[in-house]
Amino acid sequence: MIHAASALPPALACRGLSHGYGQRAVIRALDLEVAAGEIVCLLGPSGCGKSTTLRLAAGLEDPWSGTIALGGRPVSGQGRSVPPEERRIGFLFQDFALFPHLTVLGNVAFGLRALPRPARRQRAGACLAMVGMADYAEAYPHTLSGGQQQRVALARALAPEPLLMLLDEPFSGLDSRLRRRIREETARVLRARDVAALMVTHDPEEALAMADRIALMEDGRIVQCAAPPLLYHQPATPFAARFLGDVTEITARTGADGRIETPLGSVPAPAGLDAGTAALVMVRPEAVLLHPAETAAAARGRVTAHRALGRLTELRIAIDGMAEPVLVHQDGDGSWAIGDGVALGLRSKGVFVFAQS
Ligand SMILES: Nc1ncnc2c1ncn2[C@@H]1O[C@H](COP(=O)(O)OP(=O)(O)OP(=O)(O)O)[C@@H](O)[C@H]1O
Repeated sequence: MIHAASALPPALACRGLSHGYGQRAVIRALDLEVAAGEIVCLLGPSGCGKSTTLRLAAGLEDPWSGTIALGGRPVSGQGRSVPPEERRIGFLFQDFALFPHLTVLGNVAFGLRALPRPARRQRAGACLAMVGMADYAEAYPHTLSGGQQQRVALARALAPEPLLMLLDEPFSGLDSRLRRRIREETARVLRARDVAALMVTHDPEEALAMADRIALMEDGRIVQCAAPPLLYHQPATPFAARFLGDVTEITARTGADGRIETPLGSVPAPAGLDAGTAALVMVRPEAVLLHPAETAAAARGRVTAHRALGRLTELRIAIDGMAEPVLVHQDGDGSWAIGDGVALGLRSKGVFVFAQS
């Protein structure tokens, strides 16, 4: 649940953050906000500065410049440097390392030393129940599976009731099926507890599945911050379009009629792309319509590759005038075989046009 903007200050507000290592800047004038109760995924390629942003929010590093506030309380910048243990943040990292010499209950109770013993056990027990691990309270970590250990780590991080959870690639050590289940459970628990979270991932599918908003990072900056469907369907830059999913790329020029002719058909040029301007047209695989070869359509091609993706079939279609085959996703097992002739058209949704840089 995301609280009304006016009700509570943001769980995290970073303003104009810059940071680096040695002389090298890796975070550049970064603005980022996580509302109370919101799950934001920090998504981007390796080395773009995601973990550094998390470390700054955690107080493990002091920024070169800029400010950080947690729940409306300034914690970094302007001479402040509140240490990590006083920030009311919870951590969940890939190498979540439970304490091997403590029981599951002992692990969860560890961060609750300020509470009297009975209250500590009660809160720890309630947190274990929340992640479905109440029956394992007296077990030791080495007897648990990876997924169970991850659940205990989540309970341990949530027990002290943090204002903000910081998660750094927390599921990357799990196999794909388990990973999906634990990810859904984690999102459910965070939402049920109304805990805000900032989660680092380089996996677009993970961010699309978990986030209320995705902050897409490139080279130390947030290039777009939006709800998952918006980021996928209205990327602000070619980088964002490529990072969120497959695209076929076509370069062409805007015509005098304000349209761009491509081998797949004509698309309207957006404002600012005047006649003669070089354009980059990017087409998502699901934006291509396939028809029987004899249909009157904008383009004709031939199927060169065919791959079952479970719910979808991925096809590559060679078209005259295009260097690379067009990537197409069809629902179901597809009615096309390699070598088939097809007619093609474009939907408007899933086609993005940018000025060619
Ligand atoms: N302690 C450090 N000392 C020097 N350089 C560092 C240090 N930590 C990170 N870097 C560099 O800063 C840049 C950003 O690193 P960061 O770990 O924040 O990126 P990331 O987006 O989380 O990448 P990844 O997904 O690979 O972890 C990288 O080029 C990295 O090599």
